[in-house]
Amino acid sequence: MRDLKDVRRDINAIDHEILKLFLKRMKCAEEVSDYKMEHGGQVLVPSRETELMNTMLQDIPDELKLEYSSLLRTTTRVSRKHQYARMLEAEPQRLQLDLHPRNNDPKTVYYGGLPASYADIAAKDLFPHAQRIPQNSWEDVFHAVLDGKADIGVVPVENSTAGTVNEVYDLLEQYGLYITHSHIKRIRHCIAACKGASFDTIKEVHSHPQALRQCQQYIKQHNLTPVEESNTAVAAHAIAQSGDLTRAAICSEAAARLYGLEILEDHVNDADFNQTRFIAVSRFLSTQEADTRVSLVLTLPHIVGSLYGALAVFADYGVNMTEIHSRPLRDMPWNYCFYIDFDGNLLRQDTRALIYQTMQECSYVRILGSYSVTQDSEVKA
Ligand SMILES: O=C(O)C(=O)C[C@]1(C(=O)O)C=C[C@@H](O)C=C1
Repeated sequence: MRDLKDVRRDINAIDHEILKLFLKRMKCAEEVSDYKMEHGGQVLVPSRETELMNTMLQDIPDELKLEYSSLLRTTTRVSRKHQYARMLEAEPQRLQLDLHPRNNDPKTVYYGGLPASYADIAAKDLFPHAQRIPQNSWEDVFHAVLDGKADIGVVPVENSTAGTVNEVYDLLEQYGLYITHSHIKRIRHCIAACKGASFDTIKEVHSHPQALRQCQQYIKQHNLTPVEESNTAVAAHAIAQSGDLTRAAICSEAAARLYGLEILEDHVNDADFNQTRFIAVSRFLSTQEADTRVSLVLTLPHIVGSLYGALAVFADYGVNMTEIHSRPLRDMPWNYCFYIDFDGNLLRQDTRALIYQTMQECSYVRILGSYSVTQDSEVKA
């Protein structure tokens, strides 16, 4: 057996050889991209990649076929990356984004629920000068923004305990709106009921399903029956109106106070670290220098490795992906779209090249927005 040092010396020498060949191959990719710019043609040519793979695999022992396939797939993928970046630099019009100036000071902001709902509080944090208008549902918020009645809508997208708010993601796609801001709020639920109620009288606890989920253990321990309402502030308001001592609401402290309920216990969420991320949505895709995050939705062909290939492109750009989740496609059973958030800025060349490559190689891509993420002071603490 050879000494490890000797083997590593050989590995170093081989890697230098591979590096020289890699540089040569990238030069070829540049020539190919110049040719395609002049004569037309897609960067991605699946038939050529298959032909190359089949030819090369003939010369590889069986036990290394999969290893070599991975290497060749990575080589052709970075060759494409190099070509896309070069083409976009030479011809920036290849990626046309309909960018609008950011509205950071909207007149009207619509949100779901009633005053003192968490979305209302988030909307106030984001847009302190705007008139905040409550709506019965998230869909009404999307409708008002699409109609132009509202400049901006504020809705929750994700909770650190209960997870993604799927309905909002579905609405984003359905209404074709864009994210302009993102704001994380610490959520401290309280349990509140009418004057005279106590833990001896209350039997039911009313709230939004997400809030009930965030207090699941507490509700079980206190032997309460959860009852779903459209919103936490709606629950508080309804209980105040009913005067019923057998019912309590899970809501914000502000909602309990606004609707004249007494707080039986504060901070009843199961996890101390309970935060919700809200987004502001608008009819227009906008960007500004300070933006740090981009969101997009994409669909992929139903073939082996397509998700891996799409995600690998993000890694190739050294981009930090901050969120990914899938949703089923309504009209195509067992097919999914993927929602992806990543650190980037639509004005930056690398972000633009990444988006360009993704748009060229996925069946469908829509940019959902460019924005920065703010947090309330309690999240920072
Ligand atoms: O041959 C081409 O058309 C290329 O663009 C080169 C190359 C490669 O790197 O081998 C890259 C992308 C294509 O999908 C196929 C092959």
